Amino acid sequence: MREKYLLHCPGCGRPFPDRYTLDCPSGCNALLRTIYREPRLVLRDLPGVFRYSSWLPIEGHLRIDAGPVSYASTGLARELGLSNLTITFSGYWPERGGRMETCSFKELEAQPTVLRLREKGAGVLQISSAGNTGRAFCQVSALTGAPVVVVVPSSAADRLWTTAPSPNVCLITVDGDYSDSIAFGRDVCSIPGVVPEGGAKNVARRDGMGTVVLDGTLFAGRLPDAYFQAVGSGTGGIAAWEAADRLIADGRFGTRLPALHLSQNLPFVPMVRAWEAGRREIVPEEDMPDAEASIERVFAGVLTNRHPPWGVRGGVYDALAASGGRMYAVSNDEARSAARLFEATEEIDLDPAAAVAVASLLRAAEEGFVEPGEHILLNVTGGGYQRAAEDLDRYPVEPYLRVGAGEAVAGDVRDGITSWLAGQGVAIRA
Ligand SMILES: Cc1ncc(COP(=O)(O)O)c(C=O)c1O
Repeated sequence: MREKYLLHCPGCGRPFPDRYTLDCPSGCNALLRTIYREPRLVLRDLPGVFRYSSWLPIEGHLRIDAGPVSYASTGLARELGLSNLTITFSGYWPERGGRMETCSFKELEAQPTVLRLREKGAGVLQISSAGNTGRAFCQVSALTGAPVVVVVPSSAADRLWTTAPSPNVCLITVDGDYSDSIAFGRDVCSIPGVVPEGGAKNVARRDGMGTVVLDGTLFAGRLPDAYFQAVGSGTGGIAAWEAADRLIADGRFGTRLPALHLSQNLPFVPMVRAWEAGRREIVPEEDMPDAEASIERVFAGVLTNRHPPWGVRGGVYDALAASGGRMYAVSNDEARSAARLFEATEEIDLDPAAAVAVASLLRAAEEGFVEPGEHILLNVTGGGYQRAAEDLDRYPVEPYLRVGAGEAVAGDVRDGITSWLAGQGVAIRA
């Protein structure tokens, strides 16, 4: 093939060129995948995540030095009796080269997504988020000048900050929960020029997250036997599976998919329940009863997605089934004590979601779901907030519009967004 990559639909099997395409043109209910021309992973001499750009759906790169960092654990590994534990850390930890200043792996998604959109000339990105994702996109906007429209529940507005001014962010706060922000964001995309970011459907997002497995595998010199991550949408789990598939096809790193060990935070654990019931569908009454009350009670709020890409072809269920995976329901107490243990043994603070993943590893080691000598990749999806607060400037992102409960994208609200868009003739600085 002449192109660097094509998109491929696992439903109908058709390949086609990318036009910032999120769905199969034939209407299949399947996640599109990228097929890269280079079957062997070729590293580029570029900063951060762009080291892996031969397997990212972009042509150029951004000048941002924020990528995953892998190292061999000694402290936590000794504590758990594991002899081959690789930690791949996404967050702020300058001593180890961790330069994700908003402290989560959502920056791995945001960078290639922003660039892919610019290269395809598709418009202004819209993102709905309850926290880390929105902050990561605001940061990439701050560093590149890319315009973005970010919609968050008003209660999450204080989680939106950057480490440089972000004049090209249109932050809209919505009275209501995450689902209300998603619904409002969808309506914002009816305005010409505004493009939905796409979530799990976005191949740039998934391949960006997949760089964790590329980095951990290159560090260890082989594919891991087991991969641990906490999930809300599960997009990171899908991305890990896809990246491992590519590494198997590369031929140098092993022939077996790592078993995915994915965790959620009690009491909101819809994917764990559906998995244990052997169901491809999430049944709200059974898998997330009292969703609102449960969501209020979890320690790691970013893991509370009510509509994960679970049953879709190529989604989380398929990833778990293909890899012989396992799911864990982790309590708040387990996560808190795992966070303390990690901080004591590895000397960096964790995002609550990463603490859930560490707790699942503790349980797997105790209950024998992994062998002491297995090669394990622990995806520490966020951390270093304390270090970042000490070292870096912090700029709160101020709301451009505050929307009341039930308000529609009409009248003054629509005019407000349209006039913000009119002011954005901004070219992204590469
Ligand atoms: C720090 C952190 N870890 C894990 C997750 C779960 O990621 P996903 O389910 O999208 O793979 C999130 C989602 O926002 C997050 O912010």
